[in-house]
Amino acid sequence: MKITKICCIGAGYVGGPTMAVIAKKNPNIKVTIVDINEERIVAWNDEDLSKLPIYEPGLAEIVAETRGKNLFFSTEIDETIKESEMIFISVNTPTKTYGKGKGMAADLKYVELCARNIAEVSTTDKIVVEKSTLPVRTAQAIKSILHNTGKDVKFEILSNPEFLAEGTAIQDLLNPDRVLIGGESEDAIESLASVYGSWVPQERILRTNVWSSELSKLTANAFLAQRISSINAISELCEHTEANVNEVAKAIGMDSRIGPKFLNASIGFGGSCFQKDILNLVYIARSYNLNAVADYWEQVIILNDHQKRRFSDNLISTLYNTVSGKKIAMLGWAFKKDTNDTRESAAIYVADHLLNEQANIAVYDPKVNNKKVQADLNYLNTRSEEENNDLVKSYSDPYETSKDAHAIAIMTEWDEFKTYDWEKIYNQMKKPAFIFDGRNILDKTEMENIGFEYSSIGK
Ligand SMILES: NC(=O)c1ccc[n+]([C@@H]2O[C@H](COP(=O)([O-])OP(=O)(O)OC[C@H]3O[C@@H](n4cnc5c(N)ncnc54)[C@H](O)[C@@H]3O)[C@@H](O)[C@H]2O)c1
Ligand SMILES: O=c1ccn([C@@H]2O[C@H](COP(=O)(O)OP(=O)(O)O[C@H]3O[C@H](CO)[C@@H](O)[C@H](O)[C@H]3O)[C@@H](O)[C@H]2O)c(=O)[nH]1
Repeated sequence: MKITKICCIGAGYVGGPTMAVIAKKNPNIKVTIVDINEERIVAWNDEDLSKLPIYEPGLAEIVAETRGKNLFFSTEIDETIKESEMIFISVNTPTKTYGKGKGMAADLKYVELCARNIAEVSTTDKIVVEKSTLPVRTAQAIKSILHNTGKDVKFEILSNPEFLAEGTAIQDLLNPDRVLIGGESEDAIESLASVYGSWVPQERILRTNVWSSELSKLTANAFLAQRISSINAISELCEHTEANVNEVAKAIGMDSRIGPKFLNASIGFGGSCFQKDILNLVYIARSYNLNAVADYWEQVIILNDHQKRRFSDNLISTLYNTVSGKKIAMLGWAFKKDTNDTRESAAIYVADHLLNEQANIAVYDPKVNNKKVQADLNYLNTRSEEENNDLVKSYSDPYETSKDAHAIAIMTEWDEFKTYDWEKIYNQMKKPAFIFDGRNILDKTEMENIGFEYSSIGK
């Protein structure tokens, strides 16, 4: 099928950047991103590009280049589905918070709604592409909904999981390690392959069956997260043995079978994907009674929770076993640098733990505002909104944030943190002035020479 019009349902962290790049590289295809969230669509259409709902380096430039030409953002979902030959489903698939599989399984209600919506309004044949991360065999459910419309419309379903990482989304999309397309119909697979073929070399476009494609996405995230939990486990051992986790990571990473990437010890991984996708994998394994498999992967999450907890425990015990009434300055709230996304950020859990000990928290993040910080804490339901509001303040200046603080906790590896005048920060803090570097981004000797009591991960 020749593709002239694409619809993407879901204008989020995946839909937005992915479709912007597809539009840039395929000027002859009209790409429309639709969403039920009107506020989000308004923000995507804002003249002022700093107001786009998602911050990603390089994204605003591509939106500026394509928006209004062949890239559109709209709330007209039915009309857009109707006119398009290819429809991407790129909606959220969070962990279920209710019913069977609560806390483990992926909640597929938004995906099902999309499938029903497509089934209801389509009057011509469509290729439906699963872009959201889905449990293996979801395509079966989508197929069943689409094929029972009683209409004379043919649907082909493809799985095309997205591997971009936030903060580097545009680079990842422009130069992907691979594009994965799972499907039954060769025609449909080649239609999608030709969209990517505008800029991705054919040998990097992998064709598989639908189930391998769906499962590969969960597996890739499980392997990536496992590396972080592995190095974080070693970081704790380093702290007891005078080994240095950076040196260990370098030494093992030079083994070409292990490789150097993704071995940064940290306060624990965050983000909307790793935890959700591993829990989902564990749930699927248990549903087939594969308990040894489920236990194996679950340990990645258990270790990650332990890493977040031991960071805040260490902070409290170092501050003479109490943070009650003390000002703790948190630098960074996003789950990693170069994004405004805070979903599952380790900072939220560390803050919550410190708040239970009655700390006063001051937050500075270059891309996250106070409204988001408060919403993240309120979502946990640990204490009242008023209490969170009283105990947690956000600042727009790092020096204000750290003024009179007893300790600084570095939660995100933003590059700008390395360039601060740390002597100035030291001078205005309470003494002894502590730094807990949860990202190992500062130089220990330099900090100690200034006078800080400096501790980091795995050293
Ligand atoms: N965030 C990432 O880095 C990333 C990377 C790869 C894959 N994924 C996967 O991609 C999917 C989307 O993730 P995201 O981070 O973009 O989520 P998101 O929450 O940022 O965006 C999803 C959007 O879908 C919209 N939506 C939900 N139901 C809808 C409906 N019925 N009709 C129209 N719009 C609807 C929501 O309003 C929201 O704006 C998830 O399955 C996720 O696991 C995410
Ligand atoms: O060595 C490392 C690497 C990462 N992290 C942390 O791990 C989390 C996830 O980071 P990253 O994977 O870079 O970002 P995500 O945007 O969550 O991307 C992951 O999740 C996406 C959603 O499924 C996938 O598409 C990507 O391939 C996969 O990398 C963040 O909190 C990082 O700070 C570490 O602690 N140490």
